[in-house]
Amino acid sequence: MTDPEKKTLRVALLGCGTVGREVVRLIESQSDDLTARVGAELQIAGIAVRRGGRDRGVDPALLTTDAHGLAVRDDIDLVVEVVGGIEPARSWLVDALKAGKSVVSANKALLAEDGATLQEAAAAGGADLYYEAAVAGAIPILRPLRESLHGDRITRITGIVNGTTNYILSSMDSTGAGFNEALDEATELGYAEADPTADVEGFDAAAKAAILASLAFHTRVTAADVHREGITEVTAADVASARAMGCTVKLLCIAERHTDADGGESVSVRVHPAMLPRTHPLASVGDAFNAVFVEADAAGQLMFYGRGAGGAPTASAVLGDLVAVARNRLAGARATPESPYADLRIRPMAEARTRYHISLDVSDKAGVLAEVAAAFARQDVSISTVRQEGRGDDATLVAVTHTATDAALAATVEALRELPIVRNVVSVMRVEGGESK
Ligand SMILES: NC(=O)c1ccc[n+]([C@@H]2O[C@H](COP(=O)([O-])OP(=O)(O)OC[C@H]3O[C@@H](n4cnc5c(N)ncnc54)[C@H](O)[C@@H]3O)[C@@H](O)[C@H]2O)c1
Ligand SMILES: N[C@@H](CCO)C(=O)O
Ligand code: NA
Repeated sequence: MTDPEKKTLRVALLGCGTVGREVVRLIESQSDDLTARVGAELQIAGIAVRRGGRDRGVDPALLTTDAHGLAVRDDIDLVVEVVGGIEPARSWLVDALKAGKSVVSANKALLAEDGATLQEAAAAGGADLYYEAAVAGAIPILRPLRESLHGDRITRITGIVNGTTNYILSSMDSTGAGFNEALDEATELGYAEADPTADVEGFDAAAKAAILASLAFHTRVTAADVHREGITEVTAADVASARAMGCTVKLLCIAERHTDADGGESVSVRVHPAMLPRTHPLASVGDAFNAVFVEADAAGQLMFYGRGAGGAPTASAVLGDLVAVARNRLAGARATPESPYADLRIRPMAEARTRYHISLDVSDKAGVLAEVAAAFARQDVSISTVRQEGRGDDATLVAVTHTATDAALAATVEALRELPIVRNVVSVMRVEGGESK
């Protein structure tokens, strides 16, 4: 147990990359203010790195390649993990928490895959586990969900939670660039990772969606429960088509609470590109910015906006958590643990209700429209608007549906592909934010 008279709290920093370096800089440059705010000095007692020998601008005497040994060391009070990945980070943090050290982590992959194991270890050790940096970087969103909105009933969260993909889609929208061109641009500007797979395939956003849904709905959602589609198939034609109907394309994470036919409740969580009306508050979130739109029964609509990526913004969230766990430690207190008491069923994507935008290359002949409309009707999918672009061999038919189950919409698209008068299904994209479900 921490000595209540102790006026120094010793911090183990695991990882000294983009975020870790900024954590060190902020702790050192704001040392006096942090001491005043916490009521004790926050002292970095050790920094775990993968390989020694490189100049990281930190005191070399603090460096160690034994992250586990540092995390469980007797003199350590608080552990900050900014390495990432599932293992070995999970083992380090479980052992640190069980040993009573409070943990601050930015590791969304780990929290989304196996947050339950970390929570159990925190309970066993009587320690805190905070991870504001894991979702939407600098934007305070987890603490508002965990604390400020705890008296309300959240019904839906819609977010742009990946900076890299938002940069790519914003660039495709404003310059008409193709996906690969925009990705090259994002890489050049240092937004995309050397391997951007987790970003462009939606894994990063899906992990964040699972964390948001778990906190918002007091239930357990893991990354595997999230329906995920990335943005690699989004074409310049999709973006132009969205523009023509007053929309923009965004990679959205959508977590919703539903009432089932038997009166029970369930949640659906999905990440996919979608067309969003330009009048929607999330449509104006450009560049590499993030935003999270929360809808709650009593509060109504709330929007959280800011920088979701980058060393300094992410370190800001880490420091906020560090101050919180340090204060708890001094007070001999522990934050109220998360409780997944609601234990809600996860709705499969097939049951989700969405709208589709479908663009078809068709033969421009009498009766085409009737055949296409019949294919929608057979699946009980109602068309909201339909327009034809071009004539003769170049005719494109663009249909936007009303809300229907994803299964019915997918079956409609399959049926359209089979129609001899449909030469090609050019683009299929969900449309969000316009019509109540
Ligand atoms: N960079 C961002 O914008 C951002 C935003 C939010 C959350 N995060 C999360 O923060 C964490 C760190 O991200 P980053 O961008 O700083 O990554 P990074 O790759 O720049 O840094 C990670 C560091 O961990 C080190 N490391 C790897 N294995 C190690 C080991 N066994 N022992 C000690 N050190 C080891 C690496 O050498 C590297 O320096 C990740 O979980 C990431 O998802 C990053
Ligand atoms: N690669 C992530 C970093 C922040 O989690 C992004 O682009 O949003
Ligand atoms: Na955050």
